[in-house]
Amino acid sequence: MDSFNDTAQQVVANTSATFIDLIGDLKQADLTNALLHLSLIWQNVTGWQIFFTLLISAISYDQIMYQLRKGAIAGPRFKFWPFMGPFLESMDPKFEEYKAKWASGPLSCVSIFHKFVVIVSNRDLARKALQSPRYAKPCVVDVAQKILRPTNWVFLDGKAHVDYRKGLNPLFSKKALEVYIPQQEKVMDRYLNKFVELSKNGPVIFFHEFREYMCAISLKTFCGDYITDDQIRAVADSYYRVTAALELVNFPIILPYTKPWYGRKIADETMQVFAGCAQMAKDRMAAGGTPNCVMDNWVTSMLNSQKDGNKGTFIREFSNKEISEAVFTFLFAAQDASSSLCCWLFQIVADRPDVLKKIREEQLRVREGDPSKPLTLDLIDKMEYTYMVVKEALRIRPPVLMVPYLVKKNYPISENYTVPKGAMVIPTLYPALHDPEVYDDPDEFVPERWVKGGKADLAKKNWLVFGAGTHVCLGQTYVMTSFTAWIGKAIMFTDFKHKVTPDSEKIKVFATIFPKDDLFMEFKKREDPSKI
Ligand code: HEM
Repeated sequence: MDSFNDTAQQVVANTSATFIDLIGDLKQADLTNALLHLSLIWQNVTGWQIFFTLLISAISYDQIMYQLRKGAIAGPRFKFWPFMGPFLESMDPKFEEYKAKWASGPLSCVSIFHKFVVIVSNRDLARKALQSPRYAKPCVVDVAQKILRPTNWVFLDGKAHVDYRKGLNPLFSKKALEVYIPQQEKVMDRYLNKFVELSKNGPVIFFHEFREYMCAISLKTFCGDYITDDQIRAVADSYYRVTAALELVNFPIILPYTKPWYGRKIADETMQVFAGCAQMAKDRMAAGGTPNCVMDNWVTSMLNSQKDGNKGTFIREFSNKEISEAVFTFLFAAQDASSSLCCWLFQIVADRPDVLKKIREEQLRVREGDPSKPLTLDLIDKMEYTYMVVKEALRIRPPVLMVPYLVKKNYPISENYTVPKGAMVIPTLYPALHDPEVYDDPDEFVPERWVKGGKADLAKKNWLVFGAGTHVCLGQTYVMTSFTAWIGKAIMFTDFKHKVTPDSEKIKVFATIFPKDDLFMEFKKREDPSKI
């Protein structure tokens, strides 16, 4: 510190000499005194004083910027924890705290580590935020790029994203789903048997079982028979590490044996499996095989595109690596949200014998009394009541509560407020789906509210379960179709019961939402599925 002060004194003396030359003798004495005075002050400044001055300036800057960005919208008056803001709360989010935040105003804010976040809880503004690609793009936590690989299509923005998406949409169209149903039905049968066996001694926790089932059915749909049962089991066992790695804040580099390290390792291994499957799909489709999974459909479109001289919709050649990355994003997007829906759907239906009975009646009716009739798209389309049950489960317990977007340029979201560039804007989905103006008794489970032409059905703007705009969920039709089939089959072939605990109706937030007690269930095989 002493040599630092000597140097500073020297600089002040030199500067003083230069000034004196410039302004002449008249003010020479005054200036010399002032500069010497300053140099004395500087001489007595300690390292700690400099540190605290800088710290207080930074805290003040952070507080002032928070006030300026906040403007008149709802949010804490000051940042109680300097810089950090409510970071610790965000590490362990509580559903009730989210609800309180949404209720605080149509636009509200928080600031975490100088990151300014605007939460949008009004239906129209939330929809608007989802549909403003000029101003905002989906925001992923930093570590997601490292895990999903930076070249992954999900990180594309604007036209590049729209063009890529056009190529993917047909893979999840209704026509394409028809192709996947036989594969899916095999997985459903296998897991129903497994669930019966697993809970033969009474109710057990089903949170992990349903997650495994969702992983298995997704992988079979995406990769067909190219993926082995052992590979499916390995991915299902370890995939939770990918979710666990996606924390809001992580160390900038991936250190061995940390959560992100395991997350990336599992992602790399899974993508290698997918790349192998992609090659097998290319070989089998080139040899004239019949498509039965997403990869087959993708490869077939590529081959057709080459054959017809690019006259139809042009699908370019995709490498195995590209296919593996894209399929990993399907799994990534599907796994948590679908597991959430699966848990709530089974809990809700098990707790309502009247709903269960109606589903069973419908399942037998559409199969004309023959439970062994294989699933087809036509059959699923006839399951109107079962479909409404799935839709109502999604409304009352929407798996995705909020979708974070990053603001690319100052975004005038309302007449009175502009979200600053660089901030995060987070449209919320839950409030629109519990809007009492559209859904009478919004906290009641009423599948009948979804009859065609009814109030809920007509309020299309409120249906934000799958987002809206250019990034709207790629798998939404797939979700509705496969869950309608799944709950229908489960009800026809098993009697399942939910063990209600004090935490059953409480909501745990883990990427998406789950019953807080992790869901205790038991399944019994029905001896005669042709009976109601
Ligand atoms: C209950 C299940 C699901 C729910 C509630 C759900 C919900 C969502 C939501 C809210 C978004 C963000 C939309 C936006 O930003 O506007 C999204 C995006 C996405 N979802 Fe789903 N999803 C589900 C299942 C699936 C499945 C099974 C797939 C499989 C293909 C899938 C694939 C995707 C993809 C690829 C995106 C990103 C689309 C893009 O950026 O263009 N999702 N989903």
